Amino acid sequence: MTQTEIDGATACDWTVSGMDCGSCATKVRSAVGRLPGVSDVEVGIMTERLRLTLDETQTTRDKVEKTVRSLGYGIGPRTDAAKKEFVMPGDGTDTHGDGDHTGHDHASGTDAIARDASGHGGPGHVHDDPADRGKSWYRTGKGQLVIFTALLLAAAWSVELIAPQIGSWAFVGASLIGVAPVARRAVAALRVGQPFTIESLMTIAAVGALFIGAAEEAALVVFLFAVGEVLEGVAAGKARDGIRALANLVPKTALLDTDGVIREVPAASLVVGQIVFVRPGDRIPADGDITEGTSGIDESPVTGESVPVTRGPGEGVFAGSINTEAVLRVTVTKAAEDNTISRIIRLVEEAEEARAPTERFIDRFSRWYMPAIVAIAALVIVVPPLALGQAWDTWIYRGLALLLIGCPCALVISVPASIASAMSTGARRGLLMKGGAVIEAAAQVSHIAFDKTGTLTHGRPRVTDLVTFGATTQAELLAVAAGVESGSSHPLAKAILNKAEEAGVTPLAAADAKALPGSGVVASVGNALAWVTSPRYASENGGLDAENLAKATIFEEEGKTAVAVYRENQPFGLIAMRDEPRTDAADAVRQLSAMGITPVILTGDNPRTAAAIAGSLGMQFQANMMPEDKLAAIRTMSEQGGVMMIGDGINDAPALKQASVGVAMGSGTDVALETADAAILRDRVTDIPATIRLSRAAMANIRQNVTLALGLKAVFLVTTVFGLTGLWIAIMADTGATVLVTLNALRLLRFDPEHEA
Ligand SMILES: Nc1ncnc2c1ncn2[C@@H]1O[C@H](COP(=O)(O)OP(=O)(O)OP(=O)(O)O)[C@@H](O)[C@H]1O
Ligand SMILES: [Zn+2]
Repeated sequence: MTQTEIDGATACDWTVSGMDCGSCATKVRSAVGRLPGVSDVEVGIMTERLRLTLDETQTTRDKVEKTVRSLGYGIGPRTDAAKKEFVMPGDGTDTHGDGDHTGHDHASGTDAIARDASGHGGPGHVHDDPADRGKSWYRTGKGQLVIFTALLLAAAWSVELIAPQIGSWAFVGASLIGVAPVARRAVAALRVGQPFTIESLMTIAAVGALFIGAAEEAALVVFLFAVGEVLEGVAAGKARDGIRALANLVPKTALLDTDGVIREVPAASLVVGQIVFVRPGDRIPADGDITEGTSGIDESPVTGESVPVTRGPGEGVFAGSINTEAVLRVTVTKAAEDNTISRIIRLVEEAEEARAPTERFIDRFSRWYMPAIVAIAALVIVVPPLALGQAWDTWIYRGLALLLIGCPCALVISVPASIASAMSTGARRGLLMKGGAVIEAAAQVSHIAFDKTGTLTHGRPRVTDLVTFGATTQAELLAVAAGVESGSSHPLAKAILNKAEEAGVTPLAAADAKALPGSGVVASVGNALAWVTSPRYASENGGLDAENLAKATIFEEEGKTAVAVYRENQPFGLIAMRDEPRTDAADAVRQLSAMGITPVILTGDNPRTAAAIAGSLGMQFQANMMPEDKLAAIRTMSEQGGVMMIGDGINDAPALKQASVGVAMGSGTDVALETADAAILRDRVTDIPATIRLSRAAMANIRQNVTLALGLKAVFLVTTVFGLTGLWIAIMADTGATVLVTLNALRLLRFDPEHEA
């Protein structure tokens, strides 16, 4: 496992296999959590992950692993997702249809997750372990239990045929042998303080059935339980494929070019500065810059945008993208674990721990559900015979059947399975959400606040007009303005610097540049201060007279942004710039309105420019907003419901934090990923409605699952008490619900968030 020291305690990280239902995670969490010196336990069912902080003076890592194994799960050290090699071949990972990228992007079948070979596979070990992945079901631990119990059952039936007088004893034998591995797990769970597990209920029910002479049914229940476990494992495995598919997008090997000598090396071993050779059709093995060659790059694994973009020397490429046309040489700029795609995978993986409120509620609910069912079962067994003088056998039988529906598995798996599916569907399209909590909040948003520059517009304004005052020439105006702006990263600054370059004007040397947030920049140029600011600020500070302010106003009414350039008592002129709205912005706004969401522009720009742009997009706006005004506006909107804030993630971090969901958008991928709750990696405004559609679909899916799980339990609770259904139906209902719920969650993998409902 990977480890990091934190104040004497160690952060540990394992891969745990065989956790296919929600109560499995609970079992592991509380068993491990009871060990002394263990804290911050996080268990991910979808990611098969166990993380905790360990004080090794109190409990050894070995002890933790033993505890998990005693419960019947496999445990092994965890490796970074990007380096992880899955045994399962890359099924369904090819988002591009042609499926034959000549290259080396297939998962190697040999090195499975490294795990210590000791201590596995004891007789009580029925769950699969990491090595079971990708094996046919009948070769897994669970599969063998199915075969074993089936053989026992068949043997018992044969005995009954041949020698009917000892037939029932054969079933007793079959039940006892079949239930033994399950009982062993029940005892292990009991030892770590968990009396109520599906295994213990199962054991009591099977043994109890023997006592009331229902031996044949007991054997059948043991067999069906084993079948259910296999089915649950298959369903959970399918749900995990979504995440695994992402990891498979990173090639395992790279062609390293050392002074013209090309040799194949593991992609994980690449270091910054090395040059890799990428053939057409190959996936790019690392984030890097092209040093040689120009080719169409399909970046869909990272951004979801599958139309190839042409990239040439000096331009950056992402690991996992496909080189579609020509041979490239790429200089590695990031180590494997820092690659954008690795960070996306990590984000998707860790998201399971940011649990949705609904999920936390279900966890609390399921904690009392099982004991409550046990109590009801006890009452059902005891009360009718004692109070009403009914037959003990009948009511014991019904009570035992009740025990079998006491497992909250289906309920507890429902949320993580839906969330994991939704997250991987999103990730494939460049829609990243950091977990269930974000998905749940996004589904409930009523207002969306858009930053204007860089989100609704391209964020690349161009200078359209230069107005000079008095004796100033255009070149002078540009030289001063460009000088002042040379230290600024504001989009307007870039526009002015670009214009100066185009016009062949050298910016004047400037010093001590200072941003006036929401207003402009000031710097000393020559021996005096010079300003580039909004016309309003300029006119308030003596840099713009009324007549020229009116000129600026005209530009603004045309949807342009004007800035005034001046020195103390010396106005130079006006520069007007235009930032085009993104082509899909109007469509996105329409889609959002149709979904019942109110989109609003919050901008630091002036009301006239804002009105021109808002008007063309058909939305509301609030202008002249200082950064703190944006925060206040979001707070006000929050009073009417959830607010999503869309920004570029660079200069609006506080507003993104204030909103219930902060979404960073656009090519600022690097920053965007870390600063916000969600990120949109393509420059598409329509991905905002898509994100909300996906979130709503995920929450609807969760609601269906919870209803289904609880509904089935309720129905069988009643039919069992009234004696309409018996033991084996009860066990089928339990696993059936888990399988149905997981399969329903899988539908989200095929959900198309871009499609309007
Ligand atoms: N570097 C700068 N150069 C010139 N003017 C600036 C600069 N920075 C800010 N301003 C002026 O202040 C106004 C508000 O700037 P601010 O950065 O708050 O908003 P914005 O980023 O332009 O717009 P939005 O809030 O929609 O992203 C701008 O419209 C401009 O008039
Ligand atoms: Zn389970």
